[in-house]
Amino acid sequence: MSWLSYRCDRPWLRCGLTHHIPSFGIDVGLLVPGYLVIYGLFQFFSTIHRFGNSYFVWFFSSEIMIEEKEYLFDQVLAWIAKQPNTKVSRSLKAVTRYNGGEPEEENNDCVNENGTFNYEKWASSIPLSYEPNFGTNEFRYKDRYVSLTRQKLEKADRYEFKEFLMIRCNDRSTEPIKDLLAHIKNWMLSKETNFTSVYRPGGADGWTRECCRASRPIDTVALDDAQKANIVEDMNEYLHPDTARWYTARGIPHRRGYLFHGPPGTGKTSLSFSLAGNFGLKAYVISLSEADINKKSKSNSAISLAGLLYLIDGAASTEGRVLIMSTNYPEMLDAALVCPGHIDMQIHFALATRGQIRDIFKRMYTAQESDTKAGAIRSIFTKKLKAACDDLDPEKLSELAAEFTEQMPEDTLSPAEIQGYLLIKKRDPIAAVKEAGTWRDATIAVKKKGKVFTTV
Ligand SMILES: Nc1ncnc2c1ncn2[C@@H]1O[C@H](COP(=O)(O)OP(=O)(O)OP(=O)(O)O)[C@@H](O)[C@H]1O
Repeated sequence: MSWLSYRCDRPWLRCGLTHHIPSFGIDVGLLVPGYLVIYGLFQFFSTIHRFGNSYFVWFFSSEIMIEEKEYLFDQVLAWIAKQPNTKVSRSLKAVTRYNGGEPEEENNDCVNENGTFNYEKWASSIPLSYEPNFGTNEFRYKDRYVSLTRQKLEKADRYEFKEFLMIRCNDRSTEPIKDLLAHIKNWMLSKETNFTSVYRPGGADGWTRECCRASRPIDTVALDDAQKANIVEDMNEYLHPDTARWYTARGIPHRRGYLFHGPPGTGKTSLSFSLAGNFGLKAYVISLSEADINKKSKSNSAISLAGLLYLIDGAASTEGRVLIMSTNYPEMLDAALVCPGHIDMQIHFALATRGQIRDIFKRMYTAQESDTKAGAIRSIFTKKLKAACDDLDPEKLSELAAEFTEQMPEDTLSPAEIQGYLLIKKRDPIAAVKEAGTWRDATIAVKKKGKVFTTV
């Protein structure tokens, strides 16, 4: 071992002593150039590796990108969350949104001895799903390695969490990835519950996803049969790809607009969301009052009436979209909004007819398939509700429905009011019929006075 000696003459440490540092037989003069050579070689090889790798990826692999705003984004993550590979990945994100939001097994702990339900305890037993976190995850699909990179868009700011997915496979063709995406779409279609994504104005690209709600089956909205069939058929024909071609060939903008008008609680919103779910469309919701408020507040995300008109009709408006305007006061709508070209079909939602009242009554007391599935809340509460339905054979149910309907005046109460009353009597259809007259008189009297509340 050799020693390197030097005299300490640093101004803040003037000790005047000679210090000895072991140099291990290395010529100290070579240390710095040696380090520089090693560092240079390292940089050289890592650059070659990087270029080689990206050349390999470019030459031998293909990729498909999916932005967060696409339907597929959630579907791919939902599918990945169910794959066994995801469970062993070391960087995951825990989510609860893909399991229908219910505990998988009975959980009687969420009800105390007095029968009081504790939501927090119930919600804590909802199982978590895991989806890939940011970064790259690999999995096998049809004997092929596929990598999925989840990344944040560079332009997104702190509050806008915009992401994209990049799916890659070692094949010069994108066919294997397309096949995987088709598989994911089929998997999604085979799932029982369909969800409708709901967007509101805001965010960097104009819209922010507000929520994902379970689609309401169209037959649960009580409406005149002919009226309902009319709109469903019209929309079905409009959305067909042949219709899009027909419009394009004739230079007609491929857009369709409906105006739903009528008193509050008659099913306008329910039918709109139900149609969106039925046809697999996303719902982009703007309320006029929201547009007005924004106009006054002059915020960056402001949607003035002019902005709204531009959105539904301007150069940037989407082809193939369905516009539904819903209002209690059609006469107050700006003429520019309801002109032909924006509105192709008007539908009046009236107060409840006898047919609607009967349908609402029957649906309330008909056992549904979902009532009998395993699930904590169902096992505890639905038993009582189910008992109410089980006691009613179809004949008895029809009898009670007719008796109830007879007591209700036509075109006086809204379907929402009828539903509200029956919800209170959901465990006792017989009492619902017996007390219907009293409730009807009280409700009509309150409505005449222009009040909102009634005591049941
Ligand atoms: N025709 C109907 N069939 C079944 N349920 C209905 C119907 N109309 C209203 N309801 C029920 O009443 C409630 C309110 O309905 P909805 O929000 O669709 O009414 P709306 O006409 O959009 O009211 P508003 O004009 O106040 O927005 C919902 O819970 C819905 O289930």
